[in-house]
Amino acid sequence: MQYIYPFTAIVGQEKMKKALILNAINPKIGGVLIRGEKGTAKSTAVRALADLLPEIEVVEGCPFNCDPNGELCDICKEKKEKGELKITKKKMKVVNLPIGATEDRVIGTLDIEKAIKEGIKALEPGILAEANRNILYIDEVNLLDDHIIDVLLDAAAMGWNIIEREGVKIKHPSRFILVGTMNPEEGELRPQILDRFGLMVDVEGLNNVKDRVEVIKRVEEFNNNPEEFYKKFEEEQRKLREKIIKAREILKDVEISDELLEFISKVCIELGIQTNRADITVVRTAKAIAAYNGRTKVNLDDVKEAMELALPHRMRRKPFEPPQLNKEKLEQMINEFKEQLNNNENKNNEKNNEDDLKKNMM
Ligand SMILES: Nc1ncnc2c1ncn2[C@@H]1O[C@H](COP(=O)(O)OP(=O)(O)OP(=O)(O)O)[C@@H](O)[C@H]1O
Repeated sequence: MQYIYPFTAIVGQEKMKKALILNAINPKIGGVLIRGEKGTAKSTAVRALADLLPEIEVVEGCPFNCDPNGELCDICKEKKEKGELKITKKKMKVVNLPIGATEDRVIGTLDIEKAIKEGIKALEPGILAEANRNILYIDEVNLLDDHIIDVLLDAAAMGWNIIEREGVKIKHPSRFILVGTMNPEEGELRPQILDRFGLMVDVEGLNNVKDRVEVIKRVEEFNNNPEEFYKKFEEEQRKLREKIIKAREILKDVEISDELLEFISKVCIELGIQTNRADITVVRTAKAIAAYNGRTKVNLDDVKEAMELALPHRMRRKPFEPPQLNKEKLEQMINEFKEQLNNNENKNNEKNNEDDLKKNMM
């Protein structure tokens, strides 16, 4: 058995861990872009997340990991009609996208001559097939060919990939948790691409001696005896896994008030954010945060946390400036909103008191 460094053994880096967990609760948040220095546990956290998450049910033998209870590829659809669909379970995995990947490697290919003779054996699934219902990890996404990024992000947005050659088409679901990493010193991403990542976090190296020493000790302990180390964190891992499963279950019941929706849109407008993806992602993220905390009602703190993850990379900025959230402005708007809520509550209380008084006088 191969042991993966446990997610709960990662020291600090709370924001990165939270962003990953929220995407695991709702992959429709649209992934996370992790900006930061080398050696700050980015890839460790992603591998650890895949290992932490529960196994997924897949159609046996399906190259696209189709969900037997969800959307099916053309091949599985046929199998289902014939009653030949078998179910098995698989661990989630991290699929790496190499920097030099070609379009064919990403989308997949069909050998037409072979297709005529041998049918489906002619299919060469691409990275999007492998990534379906897994985690797609793009290290140094800012160095990736623009065209490949577009192809990837389009598939991610539609949730489908089409492999097409000379009129022969195979369509398969392509839903994954997208994680991109980049070192800003090696160049920024275009705003259009930044906007397609649901969340963004900046990771910095740990600046505290105690934390750094803890990292050394843990990594050494893990390397010397992974099995023992794993056992030590087993209980914490189990608790976190169950918290995520519970959050996934209640996510569909999570509600957000119209007042909070208006507040989100107002903040986006006030911060000069044009893209509607900002508002949508804030809402999805805030709902996932509420679900993670076991609640079915979004509150203002959830919204604030969601904004800190979903807005910085969508702020308008000058060329070569790093993406940053105007925190003072956000804080000021939150305070104004709280005041407005208090006023509304006072007015409601006054009205209720007046109504009670009238009733008593009748
Ligand atoms: N906060 C942390 N907690 C535990 N281990 C850490 C932490 N930060 C770094 N490490 C350890 O440091 C090493 C490097 O981490 P990792 O490979 O995840 O870095 P990275 O951010 O993905 O960098 P790169 O881009 O170079 O791959 C690993 O052994 C990892 O376990």
